[in-house]
Amino acid sequence: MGGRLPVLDIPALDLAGGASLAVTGPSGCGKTSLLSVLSGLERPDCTRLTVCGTDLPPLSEAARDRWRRRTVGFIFQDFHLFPGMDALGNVLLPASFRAAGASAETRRAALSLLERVGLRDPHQPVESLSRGEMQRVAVARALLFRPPLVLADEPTASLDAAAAATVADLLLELVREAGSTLVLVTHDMALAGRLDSVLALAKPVPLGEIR
Ligand SMILES: Nc1ncnc2c1ncn2[C@@H]1O[C@H](COP(=O)(O)OP(=O)(O)OP(=O)(O)O)[C@@H](O)[C@H]1O
Repeated sequence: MGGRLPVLDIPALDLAGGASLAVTGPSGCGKTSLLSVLSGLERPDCTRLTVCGTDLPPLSEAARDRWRRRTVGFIFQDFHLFPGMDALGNVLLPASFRAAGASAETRRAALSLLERVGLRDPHQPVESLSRGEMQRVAVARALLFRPPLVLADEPTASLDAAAAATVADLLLELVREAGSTLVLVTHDMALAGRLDSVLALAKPVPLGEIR
């Protein structure tokens, strides 16, 4: 468009349901943009993008939002937890976007996930959690409805080595148990190597710089 470089130029990408893909590459190469496209937050400039059986480009923004709530669990580098709520309240947040709210069964699932990720007190305010605990709450929240697709944007990057290892183990275990497809952005090559495949993105090179 107008001679500008595309943020992403991926000729084709096929990922089987239940598979895991690590996305790596230098800063600015489009890793986060790829997650935005896969989650339907950004509408890509391509004719076909089928994610979990749905062709996203023809959908309106509202339809993509509904699809995302049913389909995608997100984990961010900086947790995106809501202060002023406890750990359980944060895990139950995705339920508040559903018409029926949180059923007793959903509440039980949330409590069981929190136990699984090692949170001793589900009523602890999230502000008082360690960073590793915050990310474990975020992992539990992303998996609450066993979404078909989990997108994780550098989920271990802001953690110390021990917390990062715990979060990575829990995330991979819970994703496997849920049968979710996982797309995970990371600079950690050891973590990338634990996934089924790796997509290494490069920064687009302006035409004037190609010799
Ligand atoms: N909404 C937007 N409009 C215009 N340009 C954008 C938009 N979002 C991202 N970009 C540009 O696209 C490029 C890729 O950004 P992106 O955030 O996807 O990179 P990244 O690989 O995730 O980087 P980092 O590792 O630093 O987080 C950057 O040059 C960025 O400035």
